[in-house]
Amino acid sequence: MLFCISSQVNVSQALCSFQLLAKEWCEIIEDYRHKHPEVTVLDPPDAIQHLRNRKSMLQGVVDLNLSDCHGKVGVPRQIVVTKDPSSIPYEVTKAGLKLPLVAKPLLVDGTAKSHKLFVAYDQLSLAELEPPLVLQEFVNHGGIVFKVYIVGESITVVKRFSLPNHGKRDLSKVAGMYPVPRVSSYLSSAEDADLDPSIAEHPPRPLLEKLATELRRRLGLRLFNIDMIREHGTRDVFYVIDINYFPGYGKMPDYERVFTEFLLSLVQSKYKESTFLKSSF
Ligand SMILES: Nc1ncnc2c1ncn2[C@@H]1O[C@H](COP(=O)(O)OP(=O)(O)OP(=O)(O)O)[C@@H](O)[C@H]1O
Ligand SMILES: [Mg+2]
Repeated sequence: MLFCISSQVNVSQALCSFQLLAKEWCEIIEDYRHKHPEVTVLDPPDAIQHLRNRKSMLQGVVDLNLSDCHGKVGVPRQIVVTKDPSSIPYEVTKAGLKLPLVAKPLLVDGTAKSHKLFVAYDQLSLAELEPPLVLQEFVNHGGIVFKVYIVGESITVVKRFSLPNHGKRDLSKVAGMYPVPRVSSYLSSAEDADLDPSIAEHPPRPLLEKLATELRRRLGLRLFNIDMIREHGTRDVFYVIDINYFPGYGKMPDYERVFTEFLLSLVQSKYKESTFLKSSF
């Protein structure tokens, strides 16, 4: 029997109650796992929790050294702000972050609010934001995001439309803060669109394989996705902007086959493990 952990937890935005509920949720799953050793928990709850905070989710990528892998992968420069919105302009200047900035709620708790992002174009408007937040430098990427789906050992990449580039001239004219539309989720795949090949080309396979292997190990998870963008004007400089647990696999091509093979491989390794144990006694 297989038991798959749901990624839906209904918690409030407040940091401490979020952590308390998360702890309770982990304990319930761990308790269940102990009482039912026949059940396979696909991914441990505490590892999933790691992806519910936009700072800790990217830490594994920050620590990676992916040179010599047909490209570079990093994380946009960012700071975390947990209190006092009036201090944000000062914190941004102190950290040397360049405008525009993408403001993202620090906690990703499954609510629509936690996916409400803003692009801020000037220092003053930053004080209107509601912490806890991550403020991330906007990286021009030609309007395409690569959704990299991981299911165990399998890697599937899908291109989706994203936010357009900002020109230097636009920046001098724009001020204020603008909500980010969820373009990547409501628009269809950009796979068949007629795009400039330098923007549309998928990240190199060896780079994705190395990234997926490292993140599987560092995060301790098997079912997740990585949102990656290519810095505009480069061929091989990539940024990871988001990692989600158990994303909408329904949008992944061929998901039925990929999942079936993944589940079968789990059953086979469990079977091998049990026959090995029996034969050793
Ligand atoms: N640093 C960045 N530079 C440029 N664009 C960004 C950056 N961060 C986010 N975006 C844009 O905002 C979109 C949503 O960002 P992100 O994936 O971090 O948030 P999310 O709440 O998980 O949204 P979604 O559920 O749509 O993936 C991205 O697909 C991309 O278009
Ligand atoms: Mg995302």
